Formats: sequence, C-alpha cells, structure tokens
Amino acid sequence: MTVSLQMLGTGDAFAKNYYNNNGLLLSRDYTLLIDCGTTAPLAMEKLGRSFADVNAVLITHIHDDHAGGLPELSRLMRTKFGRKMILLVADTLVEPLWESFQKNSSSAAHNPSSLEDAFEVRLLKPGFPYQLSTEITLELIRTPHIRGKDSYSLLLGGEIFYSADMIFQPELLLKLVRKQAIRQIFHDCQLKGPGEVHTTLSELLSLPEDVRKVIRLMHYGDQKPEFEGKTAEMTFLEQHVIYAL
Ligand SMILES: Nc1ccn([C@@H]2O[C@@H]3COP(=O)(O)O[C@H]3[C@H]2O)c(=O)n1
Ligand SMILES: [Zn+2]
Ligand SMILES: [Zn+2]
Repeated sequence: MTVSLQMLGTGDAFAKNYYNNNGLLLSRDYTLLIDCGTTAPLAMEKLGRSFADVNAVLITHIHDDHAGGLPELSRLMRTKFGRKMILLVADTLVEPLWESFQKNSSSAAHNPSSLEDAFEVRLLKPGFPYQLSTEITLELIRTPHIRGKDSYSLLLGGEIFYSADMIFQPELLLKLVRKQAIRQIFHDCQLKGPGEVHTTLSELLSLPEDVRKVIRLMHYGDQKPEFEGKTAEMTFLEQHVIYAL
C-alpha cells in the first residue's frame, strides 16, 4: 500500500511539548483521521492542513486526548464547509461518545441534538475488516485500557497494528508478529511509573527482539528526550513527520 502516517501529535494526555496522540492516515484518494483529541484542531492548523481534506474521523476510545476535539471539528465542518464529517466508530462507543461530546461542547451557537446531528455516523463492528478506500482497509480489535470501558486498536491493511491506549498484551503482540506477519506496530508507551492503564517502556523492552524491531513508540510524555537511546530496537514516532507505511 502507498499509504503514509503523519501524527498530529505523539503526546500522552498530560504532555505539554507534544499534541495529543492523533494520526492522519494518508493515501492517494483517502485521508483518515485516527482520533480527534482536544488539541487536534490546533495541530491541523499548525501543519497547514484542512479538515476539508479529511474523509473520515475514527475514534478508538472516549478520553479527551482522543475525542475531546470532536465538538470543534463538528462546528468547523458546519460553519466553514457546510457539511458533516463522517465519523467511524464502534457501536459500543456511540452512547459514551455522545456524553463526552456534550461535556466538551462550549459553543452556544452550535448545539447538535444528537451524534447523528453532528456527524455522518458509520458504525463499525469489531473483528470485521472494512475497505475504506482502494488502499485503506481497517479492522477494530478490542483491547483493554480502562476496566469497564471499551477501547479499540486498529489493524491496517492486515499488516500494521496501531494501538489504542492499552494495557500490555504480550501474547497479542507475539501473535501479530509471528503468526499474522504484522510488519509494523505503532504502540502507546508510558515512559515512567507503573502502567496501570497503559503499556510501559519496561514492558515493551521485555518483548523478544523480533517483536521490538517492528515497534514504534507513541503517546509518550514530555520526558521523551531523556529516553532517547534507551529503547533498544524500538524507535520513537515523531509528531508531524510523514512516515511511509
Ligand atoms: N491522574 C490521572 C491519570 C489519568 N487520567 C486520565 O486517564 C486517562 C488514561 O488514558 P489517556 O487517554 O492517557 O488519558 C488519561 C487521562 O484522561 C487523569 O485524568 N488523571
Ligand atoms: Zn490517550
Ligand atoms: Zn485513554
């Protein structure tokens, strides 16, 4: 696939030096925004990009660094472009997403009455591949993050794994690389402290070399510079750089 990835940001929820961990999957005829956190509209502007060129936004789970920018996105689409953005989301996330949307809405001038009023909602069923365009196929894989809250990682083109925020899943990562021939893994990475709801760098370092080799780290904190050179074969994904997949 001639697809590339440009992260609007690679920071965790508390990072000040990095925007929220949201990505643009770019191909010749289709652009997908993966997550739309609070900082996504600002990061798009910083990159000189327009939401008018984005075909759809996909939400992995309901946290503000992944979905907090949706009210602004919806308002921008309506006021600047006179239409709704397509929203791809797992059916189980619709209700909590609408609650989060209402909580984050600050504009009195733009008050949609439902998620469907704000977006062109397309429901995705986890575990099924969806062909979004000639070059982009995507499947949601349910992965653990916060107890009792659904969260979905992505399988892209059957050969790339993009983690939502997730608790360390070594068996899944081993299976993806050794049984499913996954070529690249983009993984959230908590650099310091116990993971609890995220995967830590120490946990990722405990993986065998053949798995580490295909991992790029994202969703990290401001301490990232002190960890350069301390991630074995794994490399940091840098925000705003375009990576061919
Ligand atoms: N002390 C903390 C720890 C965590 N959090 C929230 O939990 C979320 C975990 O997933 P995330 O997407 O990294 O965003 C975190 C904060 O919103 C928080 O708000 N305060
Ligand atoms: Zn997050
Ligand atoms: Zn999260």
